[in-house]
Amino acid sequence: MSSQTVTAELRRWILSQAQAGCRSEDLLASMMRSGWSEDVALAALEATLAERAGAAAPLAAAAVPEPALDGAPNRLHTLDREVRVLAVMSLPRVVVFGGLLSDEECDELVALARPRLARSETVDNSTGGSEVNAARTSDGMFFERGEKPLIERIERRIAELVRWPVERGEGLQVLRYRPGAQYKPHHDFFDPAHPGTANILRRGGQRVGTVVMYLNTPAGGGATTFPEVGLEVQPVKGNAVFFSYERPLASTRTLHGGAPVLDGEKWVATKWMREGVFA
Ligand SMILES: O=C(O)CCC(=O)C(=O)O
Ligand SMILES: [Fe+2]
Repeated sequence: MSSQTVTAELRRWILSQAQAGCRSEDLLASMMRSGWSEDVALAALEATLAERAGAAAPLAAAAVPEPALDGAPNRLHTLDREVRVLAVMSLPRVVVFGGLLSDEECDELVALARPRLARSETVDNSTGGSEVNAARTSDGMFFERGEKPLIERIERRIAELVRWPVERGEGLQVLRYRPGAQYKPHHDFFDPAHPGTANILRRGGQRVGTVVMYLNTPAGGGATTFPEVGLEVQPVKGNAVFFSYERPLASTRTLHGGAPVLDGEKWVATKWMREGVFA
């Protein structure tokens, strides 16, 4: 399949699907099902969508958060905590951290978030649960940035660790997965082909990085998976997985998900980082 080239017909098809609101990852999957090789399908998708976005050249790479890993350190020092570097990958850009949070910090985050999850459940029940998103079967809540001393401390630590200003971060999100719950593979950046994206980008621009922190160790299952590269990060209390994406494109290989929890609950806190100030 090395001699495939992008035809005008394929580009027209991509454009019409994108205009109809089809997501990039679904487009890629259907191209591959029709026999296009992944490399050619990705190149066609990116070139066509970049053109549609009005860019003469392919989308420019944004600056992204990135830990100071020169010299391959196995720990990084932040103002208030030493964090271990457990694994590093280049494509997708993934870094796994050990001990980003202490056990006590994890417990305190769960305790602060739990009552607010319970409240959102009540609201869901009163509407008959019609808004349930089958792709994400967890319960979630957001903290305001700097809302509590604990939140502020964690936000400062992450900012230092990945060298990205606190002001460019969204508020911390906490998710709870019960047994069987999962988060199907997705990208964290906003799909440039989606009609609602322009509006979202007005506040802080694109997402360029994610830190998912594990607040407990589930009894079974619940890995964070990167299915395109066969990577699974096991959820271990206090550890975290960081990944970045300099363009909102599938070629960053940052497609990821939360595998079904098989036993017990899984709690995570997610910090998303934006290109610009998220005010
Ligand atoms: O639960 C996980 O492991 C992944 C969470 C995630 O993808 C997200 O919060 O965007
Ligand atoms: Fe995600």
